[in-house]
Amino acid sequence: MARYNSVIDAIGNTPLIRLNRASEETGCEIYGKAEFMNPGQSVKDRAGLFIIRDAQEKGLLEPGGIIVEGTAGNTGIGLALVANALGYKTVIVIPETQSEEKKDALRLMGADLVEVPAVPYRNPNNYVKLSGRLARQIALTHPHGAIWANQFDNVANREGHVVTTAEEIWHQTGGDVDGFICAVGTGGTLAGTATGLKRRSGRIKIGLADPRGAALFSYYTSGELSSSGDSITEGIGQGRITANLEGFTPDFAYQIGDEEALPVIFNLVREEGLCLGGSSGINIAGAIRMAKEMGPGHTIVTVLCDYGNRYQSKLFNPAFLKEKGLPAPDWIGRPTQIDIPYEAA
Ligand SMILES: Cc1ncc(COP(=O)(O)O)c(C=O)c1O
Repeated sequence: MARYNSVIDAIGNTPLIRLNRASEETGCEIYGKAEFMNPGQSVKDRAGLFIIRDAQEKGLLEPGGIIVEGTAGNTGIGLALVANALGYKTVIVIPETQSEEKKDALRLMGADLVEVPAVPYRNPNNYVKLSGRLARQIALTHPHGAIWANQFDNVANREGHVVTTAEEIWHQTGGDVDGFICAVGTGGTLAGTATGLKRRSGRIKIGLADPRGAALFSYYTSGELSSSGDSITEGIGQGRITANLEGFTPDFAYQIGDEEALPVIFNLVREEGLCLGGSSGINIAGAIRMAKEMGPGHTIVTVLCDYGNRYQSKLFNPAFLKEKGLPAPDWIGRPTQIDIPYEAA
């Protein structure tokens, strides 16, 4: 095992894990990049690191300065851990609807949390717009200044995936990779990894796995940004072309519903010991569709964005699933099945 000087050096270089049921079902080799193994337990540690490094290189961050961001949670956790390790502070604006587990992880890191109602991007009080205004206000008064991380339109996010995620996948597969697919929150992971892989080999196909309620599937298939339906997944589902998505076009696009993604998540827990968050379910369901379209014999990589414990109160909570009209697997919350008699000492 490697020896690191700081937790920051432990970001990235995550393993690829073969997804056995998905591979057998399609006759392809489907691998998941285990981003939940990053120190902040998600793919967004990479964005946090590259955004902060970029601000440092541009001379925008003073020691003790504040990093302000609007986030569904994971980017905030990544920013907070990198900021703590480098001597900065974080102020995180998060929609109230995001999981309590992610908010707790942010509190644990000592981030100052601003919880706001979830309203659409066109509303001036949307969490992203609000975080930008807050950053400007704090920058005026705080003795060490403040920056806005601006993950959606800050291309340091995408660039991080060009030089890390794509290169790792290329080397881990020995160049034997035919496809890459994932969902979009900011677009950093998809557009950055696509750019890096296409640079390595123009024959690698790129897929978008879009949850219901997002507008990108319609944009890339009909040219129009329009959406319908919704999803319980967090951190993904975009309604506009962010700066991170500019210049990017997928080869394949799929719209994936929760009823298709959730069984994938539940089966992985029981059959393969992998407990993942909802966006990973959208990604894997997308990889299965792409594998079926490309045909047997191909190697396809997707992203295991974060760990399931981040959504224990939602995705793995039968009452929550029932309220959303989604089926819960019978093993969650059931009483212990084996009655082992034992004698007290
Ligand atoms: C759980 C989860 N999955 C996927 C993503 C999407 O990644 P990206 O912002 O790189 O598109 C995010 C982003 O916040 C996330 O939190």
